[in-house]
Amino acid sequence: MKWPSQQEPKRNGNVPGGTRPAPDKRGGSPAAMPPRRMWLIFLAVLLVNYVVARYLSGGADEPITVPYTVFKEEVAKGNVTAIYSQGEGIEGRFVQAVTWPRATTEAPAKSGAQPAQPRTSTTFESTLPVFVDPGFEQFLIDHKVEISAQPIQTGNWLSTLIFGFGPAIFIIAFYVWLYRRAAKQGGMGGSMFGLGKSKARRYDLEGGEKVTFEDVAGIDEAENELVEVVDFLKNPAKYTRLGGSAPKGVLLVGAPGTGKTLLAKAVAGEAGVPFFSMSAAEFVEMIVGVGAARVRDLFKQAREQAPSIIFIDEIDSIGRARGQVALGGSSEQEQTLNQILTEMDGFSGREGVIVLAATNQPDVLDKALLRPGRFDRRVVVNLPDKNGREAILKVHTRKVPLSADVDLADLAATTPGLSGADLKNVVNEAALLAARRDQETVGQKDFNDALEKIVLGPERPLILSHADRERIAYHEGGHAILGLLVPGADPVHRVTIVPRGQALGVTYQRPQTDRYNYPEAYLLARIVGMLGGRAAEEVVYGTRTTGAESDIEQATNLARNMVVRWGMSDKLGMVQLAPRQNPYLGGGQGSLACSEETARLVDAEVQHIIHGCHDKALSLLREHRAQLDALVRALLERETLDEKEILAATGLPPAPKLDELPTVAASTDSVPPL
Ligand SMILES: Nc1ncnc2c1ncn2[C@@H]1O[C@H](COP(=O)(O)OP(=O)(O)OP(=O)(O)O)[C@@H](O)[C@H]1O
Ligand SMILES: [Zn+2]
Repeated sequence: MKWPSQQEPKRNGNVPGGTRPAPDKRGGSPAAMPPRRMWLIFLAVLLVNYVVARYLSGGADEPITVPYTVFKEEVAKGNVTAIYSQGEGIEGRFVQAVTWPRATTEAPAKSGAQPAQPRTSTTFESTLPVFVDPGFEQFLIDHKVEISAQPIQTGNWLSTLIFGFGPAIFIIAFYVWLYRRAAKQGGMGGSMFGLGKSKARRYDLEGGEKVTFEDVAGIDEAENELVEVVDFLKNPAKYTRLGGSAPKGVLLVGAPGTGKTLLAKAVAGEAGVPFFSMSAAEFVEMIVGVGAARVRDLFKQAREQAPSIIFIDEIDSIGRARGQVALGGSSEQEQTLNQILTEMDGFSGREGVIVLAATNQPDVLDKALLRPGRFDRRVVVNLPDKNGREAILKVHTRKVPLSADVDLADLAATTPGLSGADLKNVVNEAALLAARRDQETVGQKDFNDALEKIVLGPERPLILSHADRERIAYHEGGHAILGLLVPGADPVHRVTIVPRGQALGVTYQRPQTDRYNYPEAYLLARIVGMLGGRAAEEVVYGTRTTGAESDIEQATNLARNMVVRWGMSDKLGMVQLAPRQNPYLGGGQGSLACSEETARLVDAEVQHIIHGCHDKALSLLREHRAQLDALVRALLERETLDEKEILAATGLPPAPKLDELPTVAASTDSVPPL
């Protein structure tokens, strides 16, 4: 049971990253032979091969083995044309086929041996006796037996061919056929022969809509940086005229879903050049060397069609600093990376091939990638601010019929932290909801519900007892009242006790403006609000439940960050005690070393902050018990209240803003965002 209250709609793992590049369409042509039929053909050919070989060899050509005496008899009859002898062995050819052993009972003289099956052949083998047979040579000459210098060919050339080379020829033919078949299908995806192919996608050939800068909104700085790249591709002469060379590589850095791929596509669309796109992870397969081959192929294709753009998504997956990768994949990954470096060095810079790459972990990239002449330009794609979000919503609602009540600016204000891909998803979800509700247009309520669904998950039809609902209402009421009372708190936007996803109730607060620098007083106000749910339960019931788990987690994180990252503890001062977080993904990398004593002090300071905020929450709620009760009554009646309804139910004014309070000293140094 969790009540993750005070949720600001923020990115979470559930938000799908928007559209992904379409799968390679060339892979499965309908003409492809079903694999079962292929194997049947394979078996049939093998069978034919076997039968033919059997037939040819079953004939008279397999030599028979005859005793020396029989051999001499046949010579005497003039039935031997030629012999070849090496050591004690003789082989030779009869004029007329001989059957041995003879059908008449003349079985092998030396008894005891199994009587062999009589066979007929024009060729034979025999063994010379160890004693010297004087006159043997003369005897052969007299009977016109040719003494051959070369082995007598047993069997004919065709059977030799089939026996000796047949299987090999057959296997080669089969592979050639497979290869041709794969080649005909073009994609080679999955075929063992396609391994070294790049599998790059060509958006411009896939009939997908052409993307232009019109489709990109809210990330103007990044867009402006890329305008020059487009111009270069259109008029290379303008830049190379004075001996300068073009940018070779541009690295797009930003959080997931901020539109890096979209920007790259827009550059290609605007310049009207071929666009080869590939995710770095696709380069690397199990087999070492494949990645490098794919890189080579990709660059070759791009060069052949220059001017063109190569886009490598998630380059961090191969561009990780060499020697830093987990055991196993490293050498393949290194080779692939080296190949990319080699290819980029190979450009003269006048070929008109520009490599765009995207990552959200620029800090792990191999320094060699960032050297001049490679990805020497870095374009940061930030999460959109409020105006940016509004612009992105406008782009994605271009084809959506909106009701008159829709306020995209308001929606943009409620969605800090959402990326372009998230916003696209909200619009899509709202359109689906409206369609399900049989509306002709999409209304503001559809947008709000879509947002809630995306951030928290679908509504959960839980049957709750009255007592449970009341407790949840007090918990949420506690968060909401404190949001109204604590100076500097974000305005309370919406409160609901409708269970959703993991949450049994939610209080939404939203900042008035996007914040990039957070004053200490604001952070404390947030912690007080987070602890308000549990505090209300304590004030009203005097008991505790598990429902505050997520509140506690968030409050602890925030308090800890105040101490270890932002130097807001007087005892510890401005000492960095935690590593910087990845600004695009969040989360630190390992921990800084500090003494055990300091670690203990950190814990004490975190507890000090939490205890102080908890006490404040308790005292404010005791003081405003009447307003809390009024809010809970309204919540139990209507389940969801918006900002106006909350103010009406409690009779409280919105919380004063921080900068309206002369007592709060908010540091406003301009420092990078949190
Ligand atoms: N700034 C934006 N303007 C308009 N649409 C956007 C914007 N950012 C994202 N989108 C929408 O979201 C979709 C997904 O974004 P995109 O794939 O470009 O993000 P990304 O930054 O490449 O993400 P990732 O890092 O996950 O690969 C885009 O196709 C587009 O429809
Ligand atoms: Zn809560």
